[in-house]
Amino acid sequence: MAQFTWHQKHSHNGQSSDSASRSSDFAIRLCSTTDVQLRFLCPDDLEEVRTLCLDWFPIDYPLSWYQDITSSERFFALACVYNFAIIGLIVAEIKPYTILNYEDRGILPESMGKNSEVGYILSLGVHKKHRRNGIGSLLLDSLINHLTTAERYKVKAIFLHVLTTNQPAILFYESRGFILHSFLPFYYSIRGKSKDGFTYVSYLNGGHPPWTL
Ligand SMILES: CC(=O)SCCNC(=O)CCNC(=O)[C@H](O)C(C)(C)COP(=O)(O)OP(=O)(O)OC[C@H]1O[C@@H](n2cnc3c(N)ncnc32)[C@H](O)[C@@H]1OP(=O)(O)O
Repeated sequence: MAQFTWHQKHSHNGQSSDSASRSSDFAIRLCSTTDVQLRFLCPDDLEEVRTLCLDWFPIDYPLSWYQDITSSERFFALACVYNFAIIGLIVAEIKPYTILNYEDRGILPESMGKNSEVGYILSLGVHKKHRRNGIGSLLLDSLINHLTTAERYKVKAIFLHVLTTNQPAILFYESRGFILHSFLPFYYSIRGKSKDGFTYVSYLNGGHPPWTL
């Protein structure tokens, strides 16, 4: 696991002291994961996060979504900072299994689901020039560490939705041990067009899929 500096939630002070001297604009691999810091998002990040998400995702999130993820304690919203800029972020939340939408039920066995919670990854993105550098893995590992502490023993799975056409993200999650749970036809509406999705899941804290024949 790479070393990083952990800041208190909503501190906005996450710059690496030595990273400025290592800045370079011409290389793809600008940093190693030891040069970055992780900190939680805060309201001042809103515009920076919005600009990044507009670049990364085909989905147009409303302003209220950005306000929520940069200010609400409900979300685990972690930024990876390098050279004074956010270069990656992950946003997730914990939900009771029983309130999941119909299409997401079946991740857990019925008996296990009743009293369990699940983690849901709303977003994960890394700046284009820093991809394939371990940043996505660093953010995902931080979330998994958060969900596997003793007090979160009820969280039995972590799951997400992804466009079926998003091959880099699918390969990323599969490389991290996520398994395909379901195909969601016409799950997304992107610029007026219906697009298919997949649900991917990974099990934690003794969680497992329903037994099948
Ligand atoms: C719930 C959701 O958020 S779904 C949407 C996911 N996000 C996006 O689509 C935004 C655009 N994409 C991205 O930001 C990035 O490509 C991410 C977040 C998917 C991956 O972030 P990265 O920092 O590049 O991942 P990381 O470097 O940790 O990769 C780990 C492993 O995943 C796999 N992987 C990651 N990207 C790719 C790719 N483009 N092609 C093939 N395998 C890949 C590889 O096995 C890689 O290990 P390796 O580099 O040693 O071969």
